Amino acid sequence: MSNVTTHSFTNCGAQAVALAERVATQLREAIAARGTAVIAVSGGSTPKDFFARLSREALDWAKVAITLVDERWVPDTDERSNAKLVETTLLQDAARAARFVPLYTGAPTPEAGLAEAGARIAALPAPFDVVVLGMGEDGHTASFFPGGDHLAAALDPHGTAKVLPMHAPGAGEPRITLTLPVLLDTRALYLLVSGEKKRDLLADVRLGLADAKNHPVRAVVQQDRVPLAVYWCP
Ligand SMILES: O=C1O[C@H](COP(=O)(O)O)[C@@H](O)[C@H](O)[C@H]1O
Repeated sequence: MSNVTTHSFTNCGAQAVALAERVATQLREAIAARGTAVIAVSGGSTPKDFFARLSREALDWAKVAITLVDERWVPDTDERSNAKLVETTLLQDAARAARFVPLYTGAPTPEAGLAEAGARIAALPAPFDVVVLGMGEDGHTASFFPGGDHLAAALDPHGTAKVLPMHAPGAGEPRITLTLPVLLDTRALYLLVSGEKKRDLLADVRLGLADAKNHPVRAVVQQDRVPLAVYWCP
């Protein structure tokens, strides 16, 4: 039986609304059950509308911790910073009261910042309540890049590292990423994607036509640890 469900939308605004409503419900349920909620989100360009919608959801944001599934190792003033994206689109409106846990530490390299970033993630309650991943057209998700220098370790389902550095030809800048076991240790897992190229790539991955080394997103699609809900729009 497939572990993946796909929700397709005719426009990306509807996708953002539907996912924001779903995630907000799960955050409310987490707060009701445990007093706090933890969500890890991706960066890049795709989640902007979703973040804007989610930021306006009525819930007790002061009880929510938000972190990133991966980060480009640049200061949060840099246009490429995933933290900057979260700060300017998600940590707004009602969600301004949430606690943001960044991965970038200000250290000169991800290797130098690894212990601090790992400690920040280890201090969060586990399992996470919600993880929202994205995907690049090259098949990367989080910072699991094809050709990445720590890809095998990051995808190791039995690995014990919470975070790892990543350098890869297609990555642009050095990265830090939550590892696969951390990302799959969640009550709800989403993959937010848009465009026909990504839809077709995901179809190949689901059919087993793409391998995890060249299309690392396969590691979250072909796993049986947690159901994956794909939200797609054109
Ligand atoms: O570099 C990154 O890219 C992916 C996909 O980004 P998009 O611009 O194609 O939406 C993103 O999921 C990841 O968090 C980010 O660091």
